[in-house]
Amino acid sequence: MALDPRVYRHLGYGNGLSSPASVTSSAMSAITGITSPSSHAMTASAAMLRSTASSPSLRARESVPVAARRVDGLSSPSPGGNVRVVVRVRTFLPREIERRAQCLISMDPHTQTTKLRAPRSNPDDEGKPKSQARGKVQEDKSFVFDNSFWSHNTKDKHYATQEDVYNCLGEEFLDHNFEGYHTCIFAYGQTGSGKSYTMMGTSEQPGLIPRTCEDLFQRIETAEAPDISYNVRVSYFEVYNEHVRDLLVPRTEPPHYLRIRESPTEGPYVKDLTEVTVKDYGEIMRYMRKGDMSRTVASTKMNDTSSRSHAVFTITLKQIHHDLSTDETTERTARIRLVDLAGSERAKSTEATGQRLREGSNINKSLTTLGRVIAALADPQQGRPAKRKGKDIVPYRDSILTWLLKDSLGGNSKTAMIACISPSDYEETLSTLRYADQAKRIRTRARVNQDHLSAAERDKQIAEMAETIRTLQLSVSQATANRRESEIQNERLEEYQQKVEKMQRLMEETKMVSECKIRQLQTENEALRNHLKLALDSIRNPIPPVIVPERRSSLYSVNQNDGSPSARKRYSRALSPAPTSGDESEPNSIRKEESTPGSDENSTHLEAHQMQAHMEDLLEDLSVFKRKLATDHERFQPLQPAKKDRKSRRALGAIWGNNR
Ligand SMILES: Nc1ncnc2c1ncn2[C@@H]1O[C@H](COP(=O)(O)OP(=O)(O)OP(=O)(O)O)[C@@H](O)[C@H]1O
Repeated sequence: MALDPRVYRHLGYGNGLSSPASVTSSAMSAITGITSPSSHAMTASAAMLRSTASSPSLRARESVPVAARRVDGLSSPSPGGNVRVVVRVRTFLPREIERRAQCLISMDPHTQTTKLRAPRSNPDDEGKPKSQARGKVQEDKSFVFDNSFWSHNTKDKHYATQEDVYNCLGEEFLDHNFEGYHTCIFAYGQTGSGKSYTMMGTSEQPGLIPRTCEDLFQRIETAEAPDISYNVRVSYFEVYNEHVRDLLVPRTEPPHYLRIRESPTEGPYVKDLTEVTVKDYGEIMRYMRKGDMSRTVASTKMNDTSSRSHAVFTITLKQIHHDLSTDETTERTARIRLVDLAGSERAKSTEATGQRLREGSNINKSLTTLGRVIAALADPQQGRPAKRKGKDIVPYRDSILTWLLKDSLGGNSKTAMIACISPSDYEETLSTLRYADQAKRIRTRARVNQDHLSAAERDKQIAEMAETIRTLQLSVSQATANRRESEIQNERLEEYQQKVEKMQRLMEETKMVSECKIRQLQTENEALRNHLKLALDSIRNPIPPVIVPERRSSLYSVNQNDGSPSARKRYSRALSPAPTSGDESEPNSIRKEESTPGSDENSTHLEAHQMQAHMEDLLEDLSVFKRKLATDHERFQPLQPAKKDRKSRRALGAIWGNNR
C-alpha cells in the first residue's frame, strides 16, 4: 500500500524516470536516521504508484450508519479548518445499572443529532410554571455534531464500535498526516464518561491511539514508493497538577518535572522531553504501554481507574522524497497529537478528599481555562475591547495544558474533539455538549509542513551540519579535556592539602617536643644557677673544715649540748682544730689535706672564674635556643579555625611556588 494520491500531488512528484543521482540517499539517512521501507530499484517512477490511503484490515468491512456525515448542511466541517467535533455516549456502568439509571441520550445516525432529555421532573413541580419550579429548570436539548457515536447498547443497529470511531475520524486524520498536516484529536468529558476507553481502549477493544499507530505502520510497510523514506518518532507526557512529566522515563521520587519553552517557529514545547525513533508497530506499542504504566491513575467513586492527569501522546511522521530526475528532496513533517484529558469532576459526586480533591481542583482549573480558550477562539469578537481588536486575547497561558496545545487549538493543525458523555447525568452532559457545540465554531489555520530542497541546497545543508557536528565534537572533546584537567588539579589539591595537614601535625609534635626541651633546660638552668650560686658562696665564704675527734664524737651528741656553759665549752672544744703534733692524734677526714693556704685560694678563684664563664656560655646558648624556639613557635603555631583556610591556602601557594 502507498500514500494517498493527494500526497503525491502535494509533493509534486514528477512523472519523468529517474536520472543518475549525484548524491545517494545514504548521506541523508546517515544524518536523519531515516530508512526507506522499500527495497525496490530507485528507478521506479512515483507517478505510476496508486494509493489506497490506509490498511484494509483496520477499515470497516461494511459501511456503518455512523460513518455518514451530517446531512443538515448547516455547518458541515469545511476543509478550510473548523475543529471537527464528534460526540460519543457510553454504555451503562454496573453502578448505574444498580441504581436503575435512565438513559437521557438519543442519537440520530442520519442527521448526527444528539438529544439530551431532561430527567423526570420533581413530582412537587408538576403543573407549576417553570419560574416556580424548585432548582434549575431542566429541558430537552438538541445538538448537531459532525458525528454522534451511539455506543450505549451493543444490540442497537447503529451501535458504534471502536473500529467505527477510528474509521470515521482516525483514518481521515491519518490521511491528513500523510498529506503533511499537523493534527490533534482530544477527548473531553466528565470523569468516567469513556475518554480513555475511546483513546486507548482495552487489549480486546483497542482505541484510537493503537489503531492510528497500527494503520500508520501498515501504510509505511506497504508503501510502494521506493524514493520515499519514513521516520517515525514518539513522545509521551502528562500534565499533572500543572506540572509536565515525561512518561517515557521511569518515575522518580521526588518527581522530575520538565520545563516549557517557546520557539519562534514551533511555538510552546516541552524542553528535554524524550523523543524516540520507532521502527514498527510493536515498538511503538511498547512505548505506549510503558507510558500508560507510568501515568497517574487513581480509583475514585466515579471511576475505578480515573486518569488524574492530561496525557499527550505525540507521533511525528517525517516523509522524505528524493526525486532522482531533478535530484531534489522534499521533506514533509506531520505531528499527530492524541490527547486523553482528565475528566471534569464535581467534588460532591466524587466525594474526593485530600490529594484526590487537590488533583480534581487542578483538573477543573485547567479544563475551565480550556473552556475559556475554546470560547475565545469560537467567538473571537465577543468580549474583546474595541481598543484591543485584532490582538491575541486567547488565555492560552493561563494553564499548562492550553499553553502546550496552543497550536493544536487555534494554530497550524487540523483538530478534532471527541466529547464523551455519560448516558444518565443531565447537568454534566449538558455542560459537555455546550463545550462541544462551541468548539465547532473554532477555525484553525492548518498548512502543509513541507520543505523543498534542491541538490545544491541539500549539499549545503549537509556541509553545514557536518561543520556543526565537527564544532560540537571539538567542543565536546575540549570540555572532556578541561574536565579531566580540573579533575587532575582537584586530585593534586587534595594531595597537597593532605601533605599540609601532615606537616602541620608534625610541626605540632615538634613544637611539643621543643616545649618539653625548654622546660627541661629551664629546670637544668635553674639547677645550674643554684649550683653556681652555692659554688660562688662557698668560694667567698669558705666553710672551715670540721674535725671531729673520733672518740669524742662518739661520746657527744647534739642532745648533750643542752646550752649550759659547761656543755658549750665541751662543744666548742669538740669543734676546735685538733693538735697538729703527736702521733696519737689523727686528722679529721673533712679537712682538706696537704695544701698551702695561698695557693689553695688562687686555684679556687681560678676554678670559680672558669665555671662562671662556662655557665655564662651555657646561658648564652640557652637564650639563643629559646629565641629559635620562639620563632618556630610563631611559624608553626596551631591555626585558628577561621584563619585555617586562608593559611592553608597560603601554605599551598608556597608549595605550588616551590613545585614550579
Ligand atoms: N463505549 C464504551 N463501551 C463500553 N465500556 C465503556 C465505554 N466507554 C467507557 N466504558 C467503560 O466506562 C468506564 C469509564 O471509562 P473511562 O475510564 O474511559 O472514563 P474516563 O472518561 O477516561 O474517566 P476519567 O476522566 O476519570 O479518567 C470504564 O470501565 C470503561 O471500560
